[in-house]
Amino acid sequence: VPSRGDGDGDGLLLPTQSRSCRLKASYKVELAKMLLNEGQGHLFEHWPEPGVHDDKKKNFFDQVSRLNSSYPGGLAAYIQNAKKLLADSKAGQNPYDGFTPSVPSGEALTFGDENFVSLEAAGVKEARNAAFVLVAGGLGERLGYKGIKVALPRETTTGKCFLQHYIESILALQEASCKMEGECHTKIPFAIMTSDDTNALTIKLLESNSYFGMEPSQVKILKQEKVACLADNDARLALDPNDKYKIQTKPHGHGDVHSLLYSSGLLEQWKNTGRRWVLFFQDTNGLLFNAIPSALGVSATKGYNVNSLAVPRKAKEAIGGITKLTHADGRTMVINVEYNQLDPLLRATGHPDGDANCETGYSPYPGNINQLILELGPYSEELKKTHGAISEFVNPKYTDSTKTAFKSSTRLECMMQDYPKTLPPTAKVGFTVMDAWLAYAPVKNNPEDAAKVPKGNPFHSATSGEMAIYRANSLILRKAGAQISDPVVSTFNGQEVEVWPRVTWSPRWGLTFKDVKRKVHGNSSVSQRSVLVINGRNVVIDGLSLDGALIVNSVDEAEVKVTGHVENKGWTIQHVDHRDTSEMEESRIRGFKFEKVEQLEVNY
Ligand SMILES: O=c1ccn([C@@H]2O[C@H](COP(=O)(O)OP(=O)(O)O[C@H]3O[C@H](CO)[C@H](O)[C@H](O)[C@H]3O)[C@@H](O)[C@H]2O)c(=O)[nH]1
Repeated sequence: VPSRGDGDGDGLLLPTQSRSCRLKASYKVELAKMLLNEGQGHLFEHWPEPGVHDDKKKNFFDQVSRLNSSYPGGLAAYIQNAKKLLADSKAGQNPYDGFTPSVPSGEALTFGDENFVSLEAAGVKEARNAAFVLVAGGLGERLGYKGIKVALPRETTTGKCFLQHYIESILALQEASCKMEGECHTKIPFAIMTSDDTNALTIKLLESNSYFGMEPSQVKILKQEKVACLADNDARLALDPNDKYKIQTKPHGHGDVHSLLYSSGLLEQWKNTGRRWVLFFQDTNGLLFNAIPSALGVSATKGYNVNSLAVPRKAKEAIGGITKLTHADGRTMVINVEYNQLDPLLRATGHPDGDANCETGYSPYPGNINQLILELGPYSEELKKTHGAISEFVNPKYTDSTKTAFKSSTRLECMMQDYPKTLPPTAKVGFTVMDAWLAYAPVKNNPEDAAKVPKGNPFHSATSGEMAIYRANSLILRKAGAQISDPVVSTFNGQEVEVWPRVTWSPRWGLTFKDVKRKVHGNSSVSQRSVLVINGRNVVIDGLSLDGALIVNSVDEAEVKVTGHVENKGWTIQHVDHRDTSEMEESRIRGFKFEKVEQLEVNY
């Protein structure tokens, strides 16, 4: 048995016949020794003598080997980090001990003003030097949707899923950015972090849709591994309750993206091909690309090494608060304080109301939407030092106040927005705040939880996520001069939302506000019950009066002017109860579907 390990390994698992078997066996012995050194003898206690369950023992070591190689520093480092963090947690150590929070200042942008338009232009110019990274390894437990979240429709007027919209947006940026240069053949790289929970379905979605128009070689999939679960304060690894030869594992969090970008060699590759920026984003924010050009413009013009995108935050909203932390020793950093930690931090530092709104009706701390823009040069230098390891935390649920036992196994976790925590004070870390109507509408909560959100706070549901797209597009058209009717208020799945005209367009039509303004002339109007889909590049809306449903499809070569009065019965909105299992899950989670009664569809 390994506890008697003499370095040979013969008889440990399988009769070793060949040299490669011998090498494998000695590697297993090394792993076993490491586990024993780290106090993990219990993992072997129930092992029967050699010859019994050998296959299972082999699988056990295969798993240990995977856990060992996928964590910066290996499994021993994981166990040591866990021991320390568990001891801190037991001692009630506050990770922000010694730090005083205050409200940081960042770049506040106003949609459509001169500054915004010029930042968008600067951002589009830079886009050809960018690489995009989507973190999409999360299970989406709060939403409870059976599929992967990026396959959900971003809105159900066109039915295009999030992933399609993201890819089309990146391609539109690529095209627009290259055009500014005259001729260029840059392909913007796109990496997607998946996990065992999302990997196969993500690849299937891409392959069965021809990568939504992107070249397959532009897309890189990086699969994150789960980490070992911890059974107690001594960081003894937990065995799977259904298989005593398997260590129980759980997700480590989106912070894994940094070590994967490092270990895959992608960062170096990007650097060597002249990339300057890495833009990180999450699985379901249908408004995100409204904010990308200007935010990238901020990074480029301010020379930020790190730029986080933020929106005004409602107190208790489940998004972290961007906070300036000043240590008693004078150190300062601007960092996300996660939503579950902001309230205790504020209470512990002389703010008896904790996480509360101020006179503006919002928390004074801007809300982090986890869209990060990192300057590649300094980022890759930093990762050479850290190998992408990110500051971790542990969140055990103890059985009682003695904090000696856990209700269920726990694990270390990490978040991608904690990257700046290890940066030197000289690093240029900033953030950019924009209106939430323009930049942030995630789909995270199931209908029941969304309906319980405190009044006035955003629902973050499939209902609000879709309605936010129509509102943003309507407001953008208004700002461009079109007359867009006011919304009506309606309740779906217990959530009261504004229903604006269902206006959508493809990214190549309106990538920036300047594009939209160029294509929409002031004398146009859209009534509240209308549906307007613009699916093509060179479509100008001039003198249109729409009261019904109008769909315009055009190829790139077509120059289309949409004008005149269009009136038809249009599409009606049908309520769908989320408990009604006869309906599609995509409709149930949003609480409505469209009935396409009558429409005008034109193709050029
Ligand atoms: O192991 C994981 C866990 C999550 N994710 C991905 O990470 C993203 C974020 O996951 P969640 O939506 O579950 O994140 P939270 O709502 O807990 O919070 C995060 O997103 C918020 C904004 O949406 C705030 O910015 C907050 O501070 C930040 O931690 C998703 O795209 C998810 O797919 C992974 O790739 N791997």
